[in-house]
Amino acid sequence: MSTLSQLLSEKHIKALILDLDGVVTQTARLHAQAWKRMFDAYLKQRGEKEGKRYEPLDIETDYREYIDGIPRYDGVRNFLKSRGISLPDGTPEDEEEDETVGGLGNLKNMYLQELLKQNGVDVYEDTIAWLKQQKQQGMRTAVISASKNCVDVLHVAGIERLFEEHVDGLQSAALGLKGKPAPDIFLEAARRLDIAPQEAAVFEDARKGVQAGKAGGFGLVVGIDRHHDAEGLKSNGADLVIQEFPKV
Ligand SMILES: O=P(O)(O)OC[C@H]1O[C@@H](O)[C@H](O)[C@@H](O)[C@@H]1O
Repeated sequence: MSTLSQLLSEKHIKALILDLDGVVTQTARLHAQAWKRMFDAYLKQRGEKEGKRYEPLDIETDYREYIDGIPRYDGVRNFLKSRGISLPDGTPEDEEEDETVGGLGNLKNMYLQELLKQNGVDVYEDTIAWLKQQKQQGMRTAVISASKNCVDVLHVAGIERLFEEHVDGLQSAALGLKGKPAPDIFLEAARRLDIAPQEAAVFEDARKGVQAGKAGGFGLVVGIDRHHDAEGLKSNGADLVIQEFPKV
C-alpha cells in the first residue's frame, strides 16, 4: 500500500487541512468525557422519573456514531434520538439546568471547560513535527473544527501559528455552514487558502469527518486512527488510514 508521502506527491497535494480534536490536539477524549458525564447523569435522572433504565453513553460506540466531529447541539439531538428521547431545542443561550437541547449542550460545555482547565491541552507531537516539516517544504495549512472552543484550544496549546487559516464552530454558525458529514467546513478552508479541493488533503479522526472529506471531492482523505477505529474510518471513505504521522 502507498505511504502518505507517496500519495501526497502522486496526487499533487498543495494544502493540508487538519481536523483539530483528535488529530492535532488530544482533546477528543476530553470532549467524550464531558459528553458522558452530562448524558449519563441526565439519563439516570430521567429514567428515575419515568421508572425505566436508559443505557448510558458508550464512548466506543455511541460517541463515535452520534456525536464525534459534529456541532454541539446536533450531537445532543442525535444521541437523545438513539435513546428515543426528543427535547425542545431551546436556544444556545439556555441555562445549563434547562431541559432543552441548548441547556444540555451548554452543560456539556461547562464540563468541557472544567476539563480543559484541569488538564490543559496536550498536542500530538507526531502531528506537530510532521506538519512543521511539511510547511518548510512549502505545503499550505489550515485547521478546522466543529468546536466553538477551537481558538481557545489552539491558544492554550500554543499552536495558532502553525495554520494559515482556521474555520471553527463559531464561524460555521455565523456563515451557516452545515456540519459534517456535509463537506462545508473543509470547502471553506480550501476556499480561504485559494486551493482547489482536489489539490488538498483532509486529515480526520471521526467517521463523519472522513465522510465530509469524501463528499467534498478532496484529493486525499486520510483517517487518523488514534482509537482503534481503522475499519470504521476506511468504510466511511478514508483513502488511507494511519495510526500516527510519519516520523520526521
Ligand atoms: O461543543 P463544542 O466545543 O463547540 O464542540 C462541538 C464538537 O466538536 C468536535 O470537534 C468534537 O468532536 C465533538 O465532541 C464536539 O461535540
